[in-house]
Amino acid sequence: MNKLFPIFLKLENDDLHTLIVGGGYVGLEKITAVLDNAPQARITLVAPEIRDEIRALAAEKPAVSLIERTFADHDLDEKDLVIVATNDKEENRRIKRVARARHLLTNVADTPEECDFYLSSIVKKGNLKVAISTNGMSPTLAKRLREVLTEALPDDLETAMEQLKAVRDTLRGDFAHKVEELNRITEVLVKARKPHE
Ligand SMILES: C[C@@]1(CC(=O)O)c2cc3[nH]c(cc4nc(cc5[nH]c(cc(n2)[C@H]1CCC(=O)O)[C@@](C)(CC(=O)O)[C@@H]5CCC(=O)O)C(CC(=O)O)=C4CCC(=O)O)c(CCC(=O)O)c3CC(=O)O
Ligand SMILES: NC(=O)C1=CN([C@@H]2O[C@H](COP(=O)(O)OP(=O)(O)OC[C@H]3O[C@@H](n4cnc5c(N)ncnc54)[C@H](O)[C@@H]3O)[C@@H](O)[C@H]2O)C=CC1
Repeated sequence: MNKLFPIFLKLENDDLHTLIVGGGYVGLEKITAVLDNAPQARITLVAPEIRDEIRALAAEKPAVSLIERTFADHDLDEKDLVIVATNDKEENRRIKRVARARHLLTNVADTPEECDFYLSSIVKKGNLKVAISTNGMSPTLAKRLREVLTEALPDDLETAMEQLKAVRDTLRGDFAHKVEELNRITEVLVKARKPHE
C-alpha cells in the first residue's frame, strides 16, 4: 500500500526557500523539476562542484543562488524544504538528521527510507497537473506512465476547466446546491466512460 500523502506546494510563495545540497546529475534533475513547475521558486544550491547546466539555469534566475563549497549546517537557516543529493551517503544521512532536528521536510535522493517526501512524475495539461508516485518502487515506471498519460489526456481539458470555472464563479446559493449543480453538469464525463450503464 502506498501511504504517501500528496500535496501541491506553492514554492513561489514569498518566504518559501528551498535548499538543494549537491550540484551533480541528481542536483540538476531536482532543480530542473522544481523550476519546471515553479519557475520563480527561491532556491539555494550548495556544492563544491556544480555542473555547468545548473550554472546556466542560475544565470537566468535571480531567485536561484549557488554557493560553491561543501554543505555547512547553517545552510539550513531560514529554509523550508531541503533536497539532499550529494554522492556522500554518510553526509546525506547526517544532513537529514540535522534538518529533522529543525523540523524541515527533507528529501534524501539516494535513500528513500530517509525521505520525508518524494518528488513525483508530473503530467501537465495547462492548469491540470497529475502527480505520479510508485511508492519509490520504480521511478522509471513513473516516468513512462507520465508519457502515456500525457498522450492519453485530451488537449481540450483546458477549455473544459475554463468553462467549469466560469460556471462555478456564477453559481449562487448554498454549498450543497453548488456541488449538486457542478456534479450534474460534469456527469457526462463519467457516463462517457461507462457505456454499459
Ligand atoms: C524515492 C525517490 C526519491 C526522490 O528522488 O524523490 C527516488 C529515488 C531513486 N531514484 C533512482 C533512480 C532513478 N530516478 C529516475 C527518475 C526520477 N526519479 C523520481 C523520483 C524518485 N526517485 C522518488 C520516488 C518516486 C516514486 O514514488 O515513484 C522522479 C519521478 C521525479 C524527480 O526526480 O523529479 C524522476 C522521473 C521524472 C520523470 O521523468 O517524470 C530515474 C530514471 C531516469 O532518470 O530516466 C532513475 C534511474 C532508473 C531507475 O532506477 O528506475 C534511485 C536509484 C539511484 C541509483 O541506483 O544510484 C533512487 C534511490 C533508490 O531507489 O534507492
Ligand atoms: N533520487 C534519484 O532520482 C536518484 C538518486 N541517485 C543518487 O543520488 C546521489 C548523487 O548522484 P549524482 O548527482 O549522480 O552524483 P555526482 O557525482 O554527479 O554529484 C555529486 C554532487 O555532490 C556534491 N557534494 C559532495 N559532497 C558534498 C558536500 N559535503 N556538500 C555539498 N555537496 C557535496 C558534489 O560536489 C557534486 O556536486 C548518488 O548517491 C545516487 O545514488 C542517483 C540517480 C537518481
